[in-house]
Amino acid sequence: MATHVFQIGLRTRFRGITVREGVVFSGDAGWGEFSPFLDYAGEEIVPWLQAAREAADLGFPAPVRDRIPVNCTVPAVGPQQAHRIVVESGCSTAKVKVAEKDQALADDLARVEAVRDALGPDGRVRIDANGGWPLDEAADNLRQLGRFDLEYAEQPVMDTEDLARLRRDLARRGIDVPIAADESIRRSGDPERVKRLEAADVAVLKVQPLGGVRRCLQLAEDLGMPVVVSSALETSIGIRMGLALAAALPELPHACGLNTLRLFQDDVVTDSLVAVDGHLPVPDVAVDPVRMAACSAPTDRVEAWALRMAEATR
Ligand SMILES: O=C(O)CCC(=O)C1=CC=C[C@@H](O)[C@@H]1C(=O)O
Ligand SMILES: [Mg+2]
Repeated sequence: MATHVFQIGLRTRFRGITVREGVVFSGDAGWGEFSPFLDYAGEEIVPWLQAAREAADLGFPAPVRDRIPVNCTVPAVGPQQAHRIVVESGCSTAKVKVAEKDQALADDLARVEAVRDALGPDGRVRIDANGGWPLDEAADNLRQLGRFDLEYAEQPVMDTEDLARLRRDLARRGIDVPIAADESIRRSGDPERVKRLEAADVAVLKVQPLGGVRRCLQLAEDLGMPVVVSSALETSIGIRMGLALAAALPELPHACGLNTLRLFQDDVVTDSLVAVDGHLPVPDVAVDPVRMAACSAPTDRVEAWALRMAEATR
């Protein structure tokens, strides 16, 4: 088994981080990635390692499609940069981060307006608040952002019960913005609560935090709602794990959030999984020894990741 700890800079701050770290390792079936964010620890990182092991040891279930539509991801940047990111991506769906700490709704409105302008009326715009809005502000924020015609709003509030309340409130007030659940599925410990409470219209599934492709396929069936596969901000090895899920799902009605290599300064494979014309293939990935060496983590971080692997082993 080859194991490599990587450290790769991001082009723009995303989710409060500027450097992405993790481990890629090989097994009988191929390569897997274990890269829980540093604010994940203990029990929460166990499924991340199970997902990486599934990829390396078992490989992936049979695909039903070989071309995956993807969105571009727009961090909480200014409107001009947001416009540029969308145009350069070649995607017709964009996901825009909103509700960033230290920013106001006016910043979100300006960013989403720029993205709508870049895509034109036929493009699709979704937003992701990462649970950042208080319940008593969320409906009004969505009413205002809704004028740019939103495909959906991902996790506008953090608590799953609040998400359900907000969804009812939007329906009552005639605000037509569907709700997607992300953190309510990957961090709540009870993904099916989203279904029981009728808290969302769309489920965002991420392979690493949810324990692997097969588990996600089962969860998608249990939830019985449309699924968007999204990345956990991974190298092409982790993105390939997400593509395996997107390729195997019986239905794939929305573009997937798997085009995040654009946010990275480097990668560990020869042909990075960056979308062309808004689509990604489902290819075999070959690690590149030179690129791997160029993004090797320093010794203290290699030791820290050995401890994290041990912590996640069950
Ligand atoms: O869905 C996308 O377009 C890209 C992935 C993405 O937005 C995320 C990846 C990793 C961590 C998260 O903060 C973030 C998300 O909340 O969906
Ligand atoms: Mg999200």
